Amino acid sequence: MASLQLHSLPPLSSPLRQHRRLSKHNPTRCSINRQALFSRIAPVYDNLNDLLSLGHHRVWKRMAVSWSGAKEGDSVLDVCCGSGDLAFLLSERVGLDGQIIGLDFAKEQLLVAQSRQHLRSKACYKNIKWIEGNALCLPFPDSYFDAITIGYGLRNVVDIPKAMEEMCRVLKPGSVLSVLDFNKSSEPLTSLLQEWMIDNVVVPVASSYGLESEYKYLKSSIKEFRTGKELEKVALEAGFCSATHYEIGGGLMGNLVAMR
Ligand SMILES: C/C(=C\Cc1cc(O)c2ccccc2c1O)CCC[C@H](C)CCC[C@H](C)CCCC(C)C
Ligand SMILES: C[S@@+](CC[C@H](N)C(=O)[O-])C[C@H]1O[C@@H](n2cnc3c(N)ncnc32)[C@H](O)[C@@H]1O
Repeated sequence: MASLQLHSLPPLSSPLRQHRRLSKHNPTRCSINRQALFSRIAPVYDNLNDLLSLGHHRVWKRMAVSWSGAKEGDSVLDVCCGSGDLAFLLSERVGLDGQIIGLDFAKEQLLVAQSRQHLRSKACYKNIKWIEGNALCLPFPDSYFDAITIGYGLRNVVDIPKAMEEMCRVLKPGSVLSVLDFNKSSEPLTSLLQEWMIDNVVVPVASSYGLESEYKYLKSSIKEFRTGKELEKVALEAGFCSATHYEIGGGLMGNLVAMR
């Protein structure tokens, strides 16, 4: 049965706390801004991903799901699920005996995910539940999931090590976390190409939808992100026993595979 459970988001959703914490460089304020940004882009997010990546994002998402090792009957968590692309792919892998949970803090993204679920006819999609929650405080017990994916999400959380620790905590020992995201390349040419594409293709296209600043954020978020080697280190420090980062999409994207 499809469900959108409205988990309370402790510090983010209280206006009083929001007001008290509105100082410069405040992670809570930053997180609220990002939550609002992803809610604003929700209506066009899927179409723009298809358009801007010329459909390639679907291939990268399939690779991320494959790397997660998810199999028939598994319980899998898709953190920062957005409109649900990875959750739908995972759902096909685990089948009706499995269970997928898609978690995100932007309600509008989850509503898009839920309506896509209703429009799709495959029986397996009934195994997906959507939960409104925070990647920094996952509402699940320790050692609960057989696999976890996070696609284009880790770069957007305000505390990457904390999110890694949380995902490690709720993953069963021996299970895998698969992290798909833009690659913060150490190759100057790749970074230049990435920046050129964002400045000259992504932002102008997004501007025509009235979303210029939302997509300008993409460039700074990649700059402030971690390189593949740094991500491997964060994963090991968070408690994973192995971590390998693979460059994909000509080095524009990356996928970290970490085993608990
Ligand atoms: C998958 C894409 C975007 C996801 C995305 C992630 C975010 O963190 C956001 C934050 C704020 C707003 C929006 C987003 C967001 O949409 C689309 C990526 C497009 C890229 C610019 C890549 C372009 C790739 C080429 C067209 C194909 C390259 C082929 C390759 C050489 C094999
Ligand atoms: C770029 S979208 C990726 C969506 C989807 N995974 C995909 O690959 O298309 C990033 C998502 O991360 C979510 N997000 C960012 N920080 C979060 C947090 N702390 N907790 C939960 N979701 C978060 C946003 O709401 C947004 O839906």
